[in-house]
Amino acid sequence: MRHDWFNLPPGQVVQELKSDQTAGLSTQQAAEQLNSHGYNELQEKARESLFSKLIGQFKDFLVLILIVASLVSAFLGEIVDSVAILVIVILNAVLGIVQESKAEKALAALKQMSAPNSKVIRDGKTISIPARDLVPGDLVLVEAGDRIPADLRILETFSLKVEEASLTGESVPVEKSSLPLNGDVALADRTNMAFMSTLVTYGRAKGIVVATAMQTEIGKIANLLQTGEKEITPLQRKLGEFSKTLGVACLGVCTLVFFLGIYNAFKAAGSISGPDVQLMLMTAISLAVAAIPEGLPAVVTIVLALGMQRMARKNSIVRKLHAVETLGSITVICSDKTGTLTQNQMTVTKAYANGKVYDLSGEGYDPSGEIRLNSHQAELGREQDLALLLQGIALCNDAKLTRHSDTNAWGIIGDPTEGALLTAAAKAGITQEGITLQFPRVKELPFDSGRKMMTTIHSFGQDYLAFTKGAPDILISRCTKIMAENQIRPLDAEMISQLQQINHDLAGQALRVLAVACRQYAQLPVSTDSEQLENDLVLIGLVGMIDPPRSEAREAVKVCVNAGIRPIMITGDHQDTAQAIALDLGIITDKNQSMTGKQLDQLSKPELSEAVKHTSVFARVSPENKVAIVEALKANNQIVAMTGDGINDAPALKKADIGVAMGITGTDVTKETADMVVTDDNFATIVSAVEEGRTIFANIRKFIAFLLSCNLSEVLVIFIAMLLGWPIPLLPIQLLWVNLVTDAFPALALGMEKKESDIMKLPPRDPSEPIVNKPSLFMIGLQSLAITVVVLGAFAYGYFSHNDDISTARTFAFITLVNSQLLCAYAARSAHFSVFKAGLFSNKYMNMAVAFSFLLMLIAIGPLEAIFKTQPLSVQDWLIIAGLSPLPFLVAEIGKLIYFKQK
Ligand SMILES: Nc1ncnc2c1ncn2[C@@H]1O[C@H](COP(=O)(O)OP(=O)(O)OP(=O)(O)O)[C@@H](O)[C@H]1O
Ligand SMILES: [Ca+2]
Repeated sequence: MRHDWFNLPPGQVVQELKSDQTAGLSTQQAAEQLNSHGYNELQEKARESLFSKLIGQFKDFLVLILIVASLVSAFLGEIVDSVAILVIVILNAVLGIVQESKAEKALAALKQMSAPNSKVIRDGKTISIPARDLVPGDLVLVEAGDRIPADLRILETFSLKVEEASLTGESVPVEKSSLPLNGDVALADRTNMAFMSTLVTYGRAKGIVVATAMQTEIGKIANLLQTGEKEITPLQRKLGEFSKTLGVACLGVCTLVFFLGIYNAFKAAGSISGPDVQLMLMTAISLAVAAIPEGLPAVVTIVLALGMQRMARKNSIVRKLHAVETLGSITVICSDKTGTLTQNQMTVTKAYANGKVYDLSGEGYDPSGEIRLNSHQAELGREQDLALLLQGIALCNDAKLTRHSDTNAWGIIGDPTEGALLTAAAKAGITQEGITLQFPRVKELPFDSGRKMMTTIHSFGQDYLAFTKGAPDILISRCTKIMAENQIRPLDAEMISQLQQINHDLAGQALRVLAVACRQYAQLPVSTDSEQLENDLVLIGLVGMIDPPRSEAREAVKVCVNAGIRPIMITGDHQDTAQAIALDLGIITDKNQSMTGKQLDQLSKPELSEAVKHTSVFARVSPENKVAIVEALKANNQIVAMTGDGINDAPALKKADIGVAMGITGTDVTKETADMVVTDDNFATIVSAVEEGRTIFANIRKFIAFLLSCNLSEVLVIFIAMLLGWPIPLLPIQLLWVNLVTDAFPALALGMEKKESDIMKLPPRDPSEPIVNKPSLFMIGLQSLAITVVVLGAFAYGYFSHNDDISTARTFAFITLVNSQLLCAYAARSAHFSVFKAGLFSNKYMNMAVAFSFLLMLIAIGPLEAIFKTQPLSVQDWLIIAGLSPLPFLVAEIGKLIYFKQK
């Protein structure tokens, strides 16, 4: 493959790559090329090996305690116990690896879903395909905010600027051209090439793919792409710390129990026997095993991963795992207006030129409407200023009107604002193709949301004619003249205020208003500076378009307010338009709750912090304003979600606690910086993601409380029996089994709980509140005490009713412990309502988990009786147990009732 593409003129490059300058490759050719070149993907570094994953599992402090416990058991000759512990450790490690890799796969699949697409021309049509499907010879269109998807030779450029820091280390963007270069030039100076993974910061261009995947310059240097580091969420970190503390505490208790046991034995017999020491050692060890919630980290990982998959099905793709938890704490959602709160389905309904307001009929992008003046159809021949206005909006336009080949439905490619303008012009018979042939575009200053306008310059006979369109309040100030009766007249103060009044009126009807201006040049200006080119203009007129609110947005705003979340609208649009829509949606109730970017600029930091407390609409904001707003909100201790689509929004998204990128209109760069991508660009989707985030966290909290109350009860049973001087109620192997059986399955099922009915009626979770909060602590204390009491009661009953037979008594304790914990899992299903409210058996995973666990217990006391050292029980014994086991569940339910009633 040659590499001197930059030496060749565009035509020759296209020819050598067997492509076509305008139609690109055919589908057939592309498929063949894909076969021989493979996917356009950089190879990733080999993933962690299975062995190192296994080692990773054994690094855990708690697992180390277990391994020591197994060794000690073996040393004591308790081979069954030693093997049992080892089996549990290995099972746990395998489970951990399986679940982790499942979670990893789920994450990778999600990443794939938000992987970038590229605009290519194939078979003469512009289509969007995944960047990995690009092949040499493909014609690619790139624009500001895109990552260059492969190595390109630039064929046509409109002010393209590319930042190549990832390749050359140079962070100042390079201006590109299509002209061939002479000789062998260094990478950084190949100004007619755009390289994979570099970033378009301005303008747009058409290029042809000359190299893909590992053949690209970045592929050659980087060789292997680092896979992302494993991300640990704040919750997982806290849990890690917590389990260390738990481990230390547990070692302490075990030591205490050991010496207490020895002391008891000594008191009873007056001396200490070997078997006594051995039993105490084994008890201490199994206590350690019992107190450790082994399954916890794995269950947390899998619940987070499953939650992310659920969210992806509802159009929110989480890119950073921490977002799942943070979503539940969100107190403010700052949202764009256009497309997020509104439908982004623009239709021009008003036009203003030469002092007259015209009405446009018709809907959507179908150009079969009419332009009327005072309910008569306007004749372009007579309304020349209107004609110029419509020509201007058709020329100064990068969108395309399209018609679906099967359904005949009209649609657009590109920006809906511009699509609406094309439709409006077409209603007067002005088609983009026709007018562009007549006045070809020779130069342009692309739109950016900072300037809020764009300019194109066209050949106009011997001369050049520039059209500028943009936000009226800004564009009018760049105008010195106005078009009226087909004449250029000076723009006086009275006219300006008249224009502003019209703008205000149209915007007040929730219309998005654009102004259009022109300027004639005798020679093509060389400057690309806005101050020079977009100045001293001749105003032609205004157009107003509707963009109806999304129907689901109103409901979502209500849900937010109930959930203690404040929705804030941040828009580049005019204040009057923004207010009208925000009032309609219920984001504000009074026009005073809004402010413009300009007003914001006047405020000091403390003033702004004060202002954001009651301002919920920010209009005509710049990307810098967005950053300032996030900072001010965070200074007020708010947890902020911020949406964005443009390249300039990236800093604000990074600043926010959760940056949300738009999936449809979002640029590659915003998506890369975002913590979450909303694939349907819909505000309501963000709100449902918050709901999902809250549910996931609530479920994690539930199973942590459940696991802890089980473990605590086991510790208490042993500990209190020791204090009372009783024989040990549960053997190590029994404890191990109880722990294994009751832990993981019901806990996982708790992680699958559906949302509770009040989940969006509570205030956002305080992120500084511990996972085990006060209500959790109360429930853990209550349940574990109740379980302890019934287990000790069952043990005592079994002991005295069966002639002091210790192994029958332990059988009683064992079965009662398992059953009461399984029943408590049902109580844990609802944090503060009675579980009967949601329906006792409404979680089918829980029913399955409990049935399975119960079966495993039957196996332990049946076929495995010899290993578990249990005794067969009579029907009467079983009835006693059946009477005792539900008590902790009832205590927990009554406890919830009392604890949460008084609140
Ligand atoms: N293609 C365009 N050409 C010229 N001017 C435009 C174009 N698109 C938008 N504008 C003007 O620039 C302003 C800001 O646009 P921008 O895209 O930054 O925000 P927006 O889409 O109006 O609102 P939001 O930030 O809520 O999405 C618009 O209100 C409009 O006046
Ligand atoms: Ca926008």
